[in-house]
Amino acid sequence: MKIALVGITGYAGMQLYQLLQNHPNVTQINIYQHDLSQKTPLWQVNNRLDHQHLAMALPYDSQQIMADNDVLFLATSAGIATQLAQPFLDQDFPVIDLSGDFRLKEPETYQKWYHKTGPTSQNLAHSYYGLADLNQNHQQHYIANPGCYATATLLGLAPLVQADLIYPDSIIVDAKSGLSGAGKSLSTSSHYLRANENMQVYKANQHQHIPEILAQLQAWNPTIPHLQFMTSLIPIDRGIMASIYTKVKPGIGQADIQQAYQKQYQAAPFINLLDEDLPDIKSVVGSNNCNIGLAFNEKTGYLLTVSVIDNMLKGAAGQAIQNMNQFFHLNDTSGLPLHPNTF
Ligand SMILES: NC(=O)C1=CN([C@@H]2O[C@H](COP(=O)(O)OP(=O)(O)OC[C@H]3O[C@@H](n4cnc5c(N)ncnc54)[C@H](OP(=O)(O)O)[C@@H]3O)[C@@H](O)[C@H]2O)C=CC1
Ligand SMILES: CC(=O)N[C@@H](CCC(=O)OP(=O)(O)O)C(=O)O
Repeated sequence: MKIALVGITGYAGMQLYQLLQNHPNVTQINIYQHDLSQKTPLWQVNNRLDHQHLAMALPYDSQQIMADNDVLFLATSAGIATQLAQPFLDQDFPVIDLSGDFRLKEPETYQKWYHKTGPTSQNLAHSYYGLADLNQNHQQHYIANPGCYATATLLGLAPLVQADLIYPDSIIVDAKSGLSGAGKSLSTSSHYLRANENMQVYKANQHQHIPEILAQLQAWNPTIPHLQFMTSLIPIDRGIMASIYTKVKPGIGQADIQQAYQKQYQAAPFINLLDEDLPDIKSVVGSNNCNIGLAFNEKTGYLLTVSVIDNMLKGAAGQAIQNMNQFFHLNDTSGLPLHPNTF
């Protein structure tokens, strides 16, 4: 299979490149770079690659991409896929878009949460929300890879929401991310002096993943009215922990909850249910896994679900490869790491 990749100078694009190089079904990776006018050694484009790296980067050209490849990955900043998508949509060429541009169904919602103009509703109608561990068997050629926080949160909530086990208005998510989630551009909050040995709550009630989480929850269970969602930056390279609090409906006990999670994820190769043994971030870093643990307080009726992922893998490049595997009817786990870096 021949792969086109745009965005190798970013964190997610580089992670994708590393995964694709080890994918058993990938025969060629063509890198396209927006600011090149001629073929250029890849190590000159991304200085994280050493000078022995022989691959070349090519100038961006949509027609050439479609002529020479089977699928395109867009690992580009918010707003760029909106500008690049049209020729691929016109020709039904498969695209896996890691940005948030095509995840929402209404242009006004994108404008409100991303503060920029996104795709038209006609174009949005062609995209598919690729939450790979749960949404499958679709026909669309444009796959919107979910956001990192959204992935951890939705995988943690799905069994509760789908089986209607919780009060619909009781969802509170307190999520924390490492710095790679913010991409390569430096900001005041990601400056070493501010981030190191610190924890910062940010985008309170304004995080751009709120609408995509809510849309998916409501697709599963229309009674969910809203959710309370908070994000914090913690001084680690990679990883997300979503601590999800929900109030369980009367008559539902620990065994019912565990059963719902087991039923949901019995055939999901990347989801590990730890039940009452709560997961930590290092248990998934380096893998495409999502580890989920539960703590039910029978006195208060509140359930804590802890969902952890590696934001660069399950939260970005790993899930994107999983979406490619599903689209081309390959094994779900092909080319994807199932074991974390550390134990
Ligand atoms: N990091 C993460 O954990 C996650 C990221 N995402 C999303 O994935 C996307 C990539 O993320 P990340 O790698 O972290 O971001 P980075 O900021 O690290 O990289 C952004 C990439 O977009 C490229 N780019 C910018 N402008 C253009 C343009 N006009 N045409 C083509 N390419 C362009 C940049 O190229 P150059 O620098 O050469 O201009 C760079 O390669 C983002 O939309 C992000 O929100 C999603 C889930 C998780
Ligand atoms: C730590 C950190 O800053 N994380 C980013 C997540 C980036 C992301 O996934 O954004 P998209 O929705 O555009 O894909 C954030 O909170 O905005």
